[in-house]
Amino acid sequence: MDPHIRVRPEVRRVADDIGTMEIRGAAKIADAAASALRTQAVESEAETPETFRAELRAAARALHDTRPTAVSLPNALRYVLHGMEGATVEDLRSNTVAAADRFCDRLERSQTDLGAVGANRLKDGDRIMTHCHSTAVLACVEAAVEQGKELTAIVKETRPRNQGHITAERLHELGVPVTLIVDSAARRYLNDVDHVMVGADSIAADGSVINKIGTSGLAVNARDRGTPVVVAAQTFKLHPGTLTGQSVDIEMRDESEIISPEEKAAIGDPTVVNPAFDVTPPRYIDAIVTERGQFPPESIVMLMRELFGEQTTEPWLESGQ
Ligand SMILES: O=P(O)(O)OC[C@H]1O[C@H](OP(=O)(O)O)[C@H](O)[C@@H]1O
Repeated sequence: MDPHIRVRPEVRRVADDIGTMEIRGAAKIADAAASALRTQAVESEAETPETFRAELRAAARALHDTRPTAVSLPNALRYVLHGMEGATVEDLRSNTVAAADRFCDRLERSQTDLGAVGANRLKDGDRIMTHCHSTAVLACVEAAVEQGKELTAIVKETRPRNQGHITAERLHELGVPVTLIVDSAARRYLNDVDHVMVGADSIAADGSVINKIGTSGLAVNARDRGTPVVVAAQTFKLHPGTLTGQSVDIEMRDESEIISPEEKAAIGDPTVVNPAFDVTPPRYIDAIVTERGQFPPESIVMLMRELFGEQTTEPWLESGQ
């Protein structure tokens, strides 16, 4: 790589934190990535527009290559890099900073707007079941609580990283009584809940939802029990590549999240696999709640065409870089 192209240490730190899941959750990852590009733009010592652009693309690539499934990450990078316009370094810098600020601002507003839509589905006295930790789901609950609705929640612990514990803590802070269950107890309690509410890491053009491993089994069981499944996700979870036939990569994480080397050796050294996400087909989903309103999953492709048009290029892969 050209020695003049310097990715700032803060960008590397954010990339590491996303890779190790210190920063996690699709919306938080998008926010952190856009903010890291902002830092790169502010701190860049590039002397030419070409070097500035190359640095921003290198920073975007470092951030992009951390986790493969949540499309919020490439969508955030794409948004900021499309704003990187100008003929001088100073113009490029200020336009990139403005684009990053716009993105983060939209992210925050979209979460609030989505929460207001999702809250309309929730009635006073309802009980929800959640899987993993989704800020979008919590935005719906928070808006409903602010409207004076009393809710209760059954929270799946969400092995292997137990992110359900974060959800339990946040719901407790919102004053929502929580019952924590192991993942395999979900079916037993589905008759007792009014809605299953989950987030999304990516949504494909056919309305499939890619979310934390275990979501698809939960949705199939919920359909069997007649419990509606609601996916809360801002539109930057829509995966533009799926419009042109790409599939979504499912991240495989380290086996150490499941078992220690000693435990593994003690049980005969089995092969261990640790997929972080699964795909829930649209027929198991009742509604996708976004900041633009609520959609049946099969109609999400119309929204995608409106938002993305035909463009699906990755700006950090532009020729010459
Ligand atoms: O954007 P919000 O709704 O916060 O989160 C969406 C999804 O991101 C998380 O992925 P991970 O924990 O980063 O693997 C979970 O799968 C969660 O449902």
